[in-house]
Amino acid sequence: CSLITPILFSMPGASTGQVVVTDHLNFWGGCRVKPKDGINAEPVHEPATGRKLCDMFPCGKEEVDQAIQSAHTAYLKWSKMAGMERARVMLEAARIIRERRDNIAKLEVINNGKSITEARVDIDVSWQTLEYYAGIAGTLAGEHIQLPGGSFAYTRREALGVCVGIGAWNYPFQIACWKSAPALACGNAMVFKPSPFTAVTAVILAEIYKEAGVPDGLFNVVQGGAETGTLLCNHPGVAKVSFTGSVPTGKKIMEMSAKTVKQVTLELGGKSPLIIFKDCELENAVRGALMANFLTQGEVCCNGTRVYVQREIMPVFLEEVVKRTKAIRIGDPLLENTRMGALITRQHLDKVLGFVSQAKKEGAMVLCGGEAFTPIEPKLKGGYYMSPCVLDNCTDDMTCVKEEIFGPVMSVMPFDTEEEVLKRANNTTFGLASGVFTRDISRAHRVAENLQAGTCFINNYNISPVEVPFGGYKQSGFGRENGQVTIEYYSQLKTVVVEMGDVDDYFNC
Ligand SMILES: NC(=O)c1ccc[n+]([C@@H]2O[C@H](COP(=O)([O-])OP(=O)(O)OC[C@H]3O[C@@H](n4cnc5c(N)ncnc54)[C@H](O)[C@@H]3O)[C@@H](O)[C@H]2O)c1
Ligand SMILES: C[N+](C)(C)CCCC=O
Repeated sequence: CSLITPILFSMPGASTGQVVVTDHLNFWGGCRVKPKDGINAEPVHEPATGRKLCDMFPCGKEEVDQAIQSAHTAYLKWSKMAGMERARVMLEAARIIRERRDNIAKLEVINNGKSITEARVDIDVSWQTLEYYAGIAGTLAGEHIQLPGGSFAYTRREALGVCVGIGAWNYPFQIACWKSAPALACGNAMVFKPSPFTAVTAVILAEIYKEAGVPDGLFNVVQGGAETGTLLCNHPGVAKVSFTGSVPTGKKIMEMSAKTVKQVTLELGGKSPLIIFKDCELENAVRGALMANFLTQGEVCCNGTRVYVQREIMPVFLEEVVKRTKAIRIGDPLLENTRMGALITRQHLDKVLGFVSQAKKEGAMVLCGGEAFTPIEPKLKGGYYMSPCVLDNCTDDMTCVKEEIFGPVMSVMPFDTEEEVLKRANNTTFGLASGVFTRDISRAHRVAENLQAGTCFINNYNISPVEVPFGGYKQSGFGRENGQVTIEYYSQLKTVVVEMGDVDDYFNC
């Protein structure tokens, strides 16, 4: 099998509307694998143009079995290597990703629709994730516990086995790295299933791991949607499932995994509050509100889409936020000055626009955007663009304030007191993230303590370096990605008890 995909070599000059992917997108046993039947093709589109980018062939039972078998074989080798040996291979993979960063970012843009400037950051975060967990791999250790009479016990931190990663479409390559890096650092193997909408870049990560020197089968990619995901979650050869996606799918993953008591990490959706107090530094708060709502066309799980603004500063906040939202450059995501690209699919665009219509019906006022957008350039006319939207006059009971929209729609609401806004902010079944802007340091930490969410950003939003744990409270999930703590979610502790004396003659005294 060929190591480096031809796509990577043909990419440098590529522009929107040009790339066609014909390579096989499955990968196991150290090779790209041709789909078994070549039937049931599902088209994958380029969001920027609406043009078909490639066909995705969902894997069936036989293919999933092969991928898991191949992962198991690799796990037996990889888990016996020293942490430092694993670290060297992972550092080499990080180096290759860094070297090919621009081409991987381009392909991510072509498959996902986000702007190239954002995609480059995603790829940087990806290699940093590998570097970070490579650094931890050599430090994995147990403890020694002294017992009476010279006896002792020790603990060993061991791998789980074959882990499954199931990804969403908003950060395709980065999600594959957030899952595989800690898994591999701990000695596990992984079978990864990307979203069927973004089938293209995970296999590049598989090739890079191979090139860096992992055993064949250590990181595998199976394509498909719900059916393939179900086969993975029900498979008896899988020890753990790490899932990123919606709450309803997360519940199904948990149910399926329960049948064989698989460990589960769930990174699910959100409807996060962003609280802006009147003593904030307004310029930063406005920038923060844009960061909290419009990255990746608003398709970000931890977005702060419920923006609570203290009543006294509401007029000036709205004026600034609307001015800057209107100035966001929408269009060809591969152009350097574009700041908002295309949404993932036509169907998703219609769903997001439907939320805006519903908001209007329920009494919200559209201050800007919320409409389908057609760029002037002819090749972009079939793309899935919309203008970023700010909604005023929102109330806590409106659909746009209660449900995750997963698009560029910010709902703004006034509040009067800290106590009131905390109660309203926490009145949700989600708990992924939250944010607060204030100059009052005591208030900032008090609010952070009282917000029911896995992350609270103080005086910024959507900053998530790999060193910092990321994950949800309540129905936004459990388990964590990133940070040292994630090692706990990809390993298990074995206790070894050692007797240095004689065994008690307890039954024959
Ligand atoms: N917390 C996080 O880190 C995080 C990050 C990104 C996205 N998300 C959430 O993901 C959602 C958007 O992503 P999506 O539309 O891809 O979500 P989704 O739940 O529809 O799909 C996610 C993945 O699950 C697979 N899948 C679907 N049904 C399945 C089943 N029955 N069994 C196994 N796998 C199945 C899909 O093919 C896809 O790969 C949003 O709710 C967003 O908030 C969360
Ligand atoms: C990198 N962000 C912006 C924090 C997003 C993390 C993944 C959520 O969708």
